[in-house]
Amino acid sequence: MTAPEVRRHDDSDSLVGDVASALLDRLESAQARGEVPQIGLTGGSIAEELHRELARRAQDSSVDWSRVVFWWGDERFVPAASPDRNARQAREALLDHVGVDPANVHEVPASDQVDSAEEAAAAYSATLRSEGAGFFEVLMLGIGPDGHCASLFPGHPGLQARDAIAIAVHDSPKPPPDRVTLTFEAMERCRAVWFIASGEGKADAVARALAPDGSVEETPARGVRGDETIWWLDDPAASALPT
Ligand SMILES: O=C(O)C(O)[C@@H](O)[C@H](O)[C@H](O)COP(=O)(O)O
Repeated sequence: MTAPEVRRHDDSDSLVGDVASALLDRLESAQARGEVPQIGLTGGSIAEELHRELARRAQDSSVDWSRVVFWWGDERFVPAASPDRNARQAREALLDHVGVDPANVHEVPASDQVDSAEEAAAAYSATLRSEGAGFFEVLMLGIGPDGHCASLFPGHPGLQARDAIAIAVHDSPKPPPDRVTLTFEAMERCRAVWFIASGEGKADAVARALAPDGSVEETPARGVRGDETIWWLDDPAASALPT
């Protein structure tokens, strides 16, 4: 595990463009090695822009999207067709446009498919255990102004989860209140964790996440490290970092 690396960009367009290029390179390299890379998608506004950019560039890249396996770092526990679903957003912006193999898209069960977020978390964990045997090539994560990532929120019991891959979250301060999230332990198994943050509203959370001292209880994003951890930031999101 290496120290987190920060990559700064002038604005959100260049940020999204660079993350898209880096992700496509990484998928191409993994496929060139004969692997079927697994990636973890996230929800949120910058993720949506990234998904659209990836779809725009799909034609020009040599990534074989039918040989990429998709997971989510977290999901909102709402009906499958709800616009709040991270999976629906990713399907509309990316997956519906790039020729994925439906068998390689692993959504967290929705609230009209199972009875509870606990049941969804258990089913998602079981699928990850049986099908996600390898490591995620890249897990992408956003960060909230409060320092949350995936659906691990400051002061929430999920931060203490041990021996679990995915857990249910209730009373989320960011709506909707019921969610499913990967645990810190699961996220640590990723080859690369990429945080993507844009805008001044994220500046304090980013600075707290990268400060030499601080608590995971207060800033959950401090608790996630892959073999490689990169913070992709635009200048406003990086504006509270020491120069
Ligand atoms: O389902 C979600 O809401 C998330 O996965 C969440 O962790 C998100 O990535 C951040 O809150 C950043 O979201 P924004 O980019 O919209 O601020």
